Amino acid sequence: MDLGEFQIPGNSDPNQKTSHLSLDIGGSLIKLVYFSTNDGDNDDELGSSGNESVGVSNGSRSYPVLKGRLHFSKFETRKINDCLDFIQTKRLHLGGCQRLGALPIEKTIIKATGGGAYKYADLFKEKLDICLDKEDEMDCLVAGANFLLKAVHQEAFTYLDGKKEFVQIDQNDLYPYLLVNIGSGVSMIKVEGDGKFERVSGTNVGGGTFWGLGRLLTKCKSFDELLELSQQGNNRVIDMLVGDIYGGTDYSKVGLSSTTIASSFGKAISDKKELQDYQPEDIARSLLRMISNNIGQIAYLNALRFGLKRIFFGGFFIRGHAYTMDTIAVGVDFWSKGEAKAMFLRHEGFLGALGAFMSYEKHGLDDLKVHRLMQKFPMSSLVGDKICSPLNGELNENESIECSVYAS
Ligand SMILES: Nc1ncnc2c1ncn2[C@@H]1O[C@H](COP(=O)(O)OP(=O)(O)O)[C@@H](O)[C@H]1O
Ligand SMILES: CC(C)(COP(=O)(O)O)[C@@H](O)C(=O)NCCC(=O)O
Repeated sequence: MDLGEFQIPGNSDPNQKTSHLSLDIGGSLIKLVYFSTNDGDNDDELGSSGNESVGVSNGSRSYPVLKGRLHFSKFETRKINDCLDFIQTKRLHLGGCQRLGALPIEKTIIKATGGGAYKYADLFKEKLDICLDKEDEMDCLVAGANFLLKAVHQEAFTYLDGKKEFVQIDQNDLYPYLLVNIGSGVSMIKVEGDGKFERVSGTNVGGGTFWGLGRLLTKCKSFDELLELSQQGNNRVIDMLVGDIYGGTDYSKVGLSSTTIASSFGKAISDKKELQDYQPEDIARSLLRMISNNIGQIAYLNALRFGLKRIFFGGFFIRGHAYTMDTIAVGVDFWSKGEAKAMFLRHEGFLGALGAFMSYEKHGLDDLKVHRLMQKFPMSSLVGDKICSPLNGELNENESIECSVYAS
């Protein structure tokens, strides 16, 4: 492959190269998607050795094709310097050009979305000499979701009663659907086609609320610790149930069983207890249940509002966590009387970053067009179909998507 393959067609600046990296810089996490043409050699992520480069004709133009993999990484936004170091060490922003003995790149432009694309633009410029090319967050979320749903095998799944089932998506019958992205906050988007969508709702009670309140209430040092802790808890110690109010009986006239949560954290008002009298795991459990349930309910109401039957949940709050998914799915199923379906995405947290990656093409550059995808799962993720431990369901750190991109 020669260097010309990375050049942006029609670009007036001959020193400007297209990167194979995109970013989604959110309120809590920075997500990276990057393409490499080799098989996991970290020192040389964007090199080209040993890979086929085949010409493919697309209409009037002929594009060389690069075979490789899409990789996914995330960093906490509060530790943005770790992310900058990662990009620098792997030379992700250089498009492999240094390795190929190219002239130094004078201007590197990286597609970036999320609020941090604005907030940290100067930092990226100062530390890595990168210009962030800002892409709209909602555009990217939708583009990422559509791309995954159409191109990636076994991307969407349902989760009910501890059972995970992959959903076969019919590309011709994908729309309309509701996309619920649970990041720091929550956006709900009615999607009717490629680039055809409306953000119809949202809520400020989201992943940031769980992690923020949870940190204050339990003293957990990390999100993962909080999630693990919630596994061992019992929400009934702190939640007020219908039975607690109705003397142990159901309120069957309106369909409420005695075990339904009447009021999350409600027991804390009647117990003569202080925060330290509660077990942190019970607090974590109750908090996770409260937030997941609330989001599930708002999502259902919006699906009802627009007559949507399918709800896809994304965002890193979910983390493939069994209890979170179960709570959301049961809520949607219960409220819709089985009419609406909650579905989850394996690449849940990377919708925005993937959308930004796809947008290299959107700008008429045609340099990074994913035209074929075949996902490889590590063997461990194929063992059974149940998600038993908290983080088992999430994307494996080393998991990547095999794909080819057009280079031009
Ligand atoms: N390692 C982690 N550190 C912090 N938050 C995490 C982590 N993993 C999952 N989360 C959850 O995911 C949320 C962020 O989700 P994300 O989709 O990345 O949104 P954002 O774009 O707002 O950062 C956090 O608020 C938190 O609830
Ligand atoms: C402002 C945001 C789009 C930012 O996205 P995020 O970093 O949370 O993924 C999101 O936090 C949000 O939709 N918040 C809810 C705002 C509301 O509708 O009340």
